[in-house]
Amino acid sequence: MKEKNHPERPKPPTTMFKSSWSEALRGRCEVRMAESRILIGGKMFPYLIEETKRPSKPSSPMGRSSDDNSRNTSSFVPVRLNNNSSPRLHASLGSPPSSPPKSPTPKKGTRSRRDSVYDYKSEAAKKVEMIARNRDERRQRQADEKAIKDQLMHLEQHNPYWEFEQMINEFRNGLDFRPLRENDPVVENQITVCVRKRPLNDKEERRKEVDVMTVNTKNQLIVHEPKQKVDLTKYLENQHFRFDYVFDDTCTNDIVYKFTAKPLVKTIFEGGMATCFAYGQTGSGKTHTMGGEFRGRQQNFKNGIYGLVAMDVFKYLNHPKYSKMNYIVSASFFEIYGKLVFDLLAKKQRLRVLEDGKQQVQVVGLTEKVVTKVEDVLELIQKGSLERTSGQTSANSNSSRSHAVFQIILRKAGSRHIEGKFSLIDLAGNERGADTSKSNRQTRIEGADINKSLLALKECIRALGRKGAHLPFRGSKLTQVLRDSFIGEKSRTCMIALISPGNFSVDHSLNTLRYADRVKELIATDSPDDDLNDEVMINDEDSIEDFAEVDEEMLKDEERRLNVSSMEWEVLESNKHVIESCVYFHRVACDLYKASQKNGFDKNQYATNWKNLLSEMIDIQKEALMKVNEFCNILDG
Ligand SMILES: Nc1ncnc2c1ncn2[C@@H]1O[C@H](COP(=O)(O)OP(=O)(O)OP(=O)(O)O)[C@@H](O)[C@H]1O
Repeated sequence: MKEKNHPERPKPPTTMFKSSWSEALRGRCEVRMAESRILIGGKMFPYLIEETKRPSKPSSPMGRSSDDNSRNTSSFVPVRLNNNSSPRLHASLGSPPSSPPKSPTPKKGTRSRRDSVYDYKSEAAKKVEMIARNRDERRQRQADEKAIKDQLMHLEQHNPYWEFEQMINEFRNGLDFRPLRENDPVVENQITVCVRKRPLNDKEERRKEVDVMTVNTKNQLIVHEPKQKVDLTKYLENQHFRFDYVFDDTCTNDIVYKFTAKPLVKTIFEGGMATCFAYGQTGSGKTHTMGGEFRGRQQNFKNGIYGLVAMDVFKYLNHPKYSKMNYIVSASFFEIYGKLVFDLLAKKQRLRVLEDGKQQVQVVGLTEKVVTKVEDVLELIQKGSLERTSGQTSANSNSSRSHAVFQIILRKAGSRHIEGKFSLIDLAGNERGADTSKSNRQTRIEGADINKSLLALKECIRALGRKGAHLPFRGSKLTQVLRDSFIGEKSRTCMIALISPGNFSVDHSLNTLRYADRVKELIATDSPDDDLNDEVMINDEDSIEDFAEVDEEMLKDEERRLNVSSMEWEVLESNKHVIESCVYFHRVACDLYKASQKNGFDKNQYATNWKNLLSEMIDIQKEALMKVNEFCNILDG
């Protein structure tokens, strides 16, 4: 029987089909084939009908006895004919039966073989249909599962973090989003702590990083920390933070400014000091926020907080209430790198910081340029910014290891007394502060200096919030030069914590948020003390000669205090970490134990996981013990 002689058989759909067919043609078996179509679920399915002489007493492939087929001498075993031809077909094609079956010749007047197939359908064919249907469904299911698996593998190749992304999307679907709107009211705080999340950048997009920060309301942020259990199950640890404002990745510099530094401008016209810090990891958007948006390598200084403050200062100056006050505005721009201070408006000339007996601090020789219009300020910002970044490569950025301080100072004409001062600080990358245990000596020293200055800064803001608390300004050059910003009832501070949204940065972002949270937490819980300390007022008649390098003993004392407070913080953090990990360890240990109670559990995997879990527990506890020992030593003096 040749393929072309068979009028009803459709064209073979695939090569596989062809090869099965050609094998049959080669006469490797004597199986007589006929093709029929069986209607299943309203569809026509091509079947090969294998016509064989039944042996005396075998059971049929459907488990029926040959007696059931007694109406016919031959039985028709439908075999699905498609590119996935069943093993049965291959088996029957491959192994010829011992006695070749005879072809039934339809007699005149008798029903055709085709008719007999449909007749037969009454019982056997129904079962066959059912089996075929089940098999089709099973195959469809398998094909669907494979398609999903292929799709997931494809996804995994293109996005290794797709599972986390999916979990985060699901989480977000259940949230009610009410982000900050431009017209929301601005709350006037003495200390404002807010967070800004920038969009994923090109590099993060290329690495297929997942955005793990959700800003759901104007003051709330959720960090989805990707985690993996010992048994490799992925899960998210969702941590909630609350601040005065949280700016999502769609917020512009103008909006950030409106809620952060703008309300502080009037402070300097009312005899107070205003300070605005940008705090965060390298690349999180500190310079973008403070200096202005980047267009390629060009920075638009007009829309950074420095420039926006300058514009508002001049608006205030022109206001009838202040225009008659004869204010002179000047600006300075300097950089603090470790214990060194450099003038960014005088070719990075090194400057000395001196303190007099009344704790007044002076940066000797700092350039202070008088400005009469916004353009003058923008020019100075540009000059200082270029000076700061010149000679740097992006891979080895000094700017991320130094603090930049831009100040706008208000004096009355003819007087040296400072009426008000707005300090805007682009802080060093906070991850540099954590860099104290690795790298070379220089990096370690830099890291320790940054760490110390950030801790001192936190303590000083805390002191400002507590009124009358000891001000540990000598703890770092940064807090030393900003001393007058942390004193006085009228002083106001704003901290903008910047975070990168990607999963690679989650540890650094959490550090940033915890630091900011701590500043806010202290403000929220510490009740203000009404007994204000008698602050030392800046005496503009003091001359430079009265200033001297700070006494070594005083510095040591300050350093010790700072060490205690920094160590206390670390110990408390490690305590928190041990609590959190105990919860986690308990859960995983229970899971492991439960799994071990099941039959046939994998002993090797169990042993490895249990060992890893115990080592992890021990490491965390050892570290906590080390910290608390160190703390005890410091406390013992
Ligand atoms: N909100 C934002 N929207 C769009 N792009 C941003 C945003 N914030 C930062 N960027 C971009 O991210 C990159 C890094 O930002 P930026 O230089 O401000 O970081 P940084 O925290 O100042 O880093 P460093 O500490 O190294 O100076 C820049 O290319 C900047 O344009």
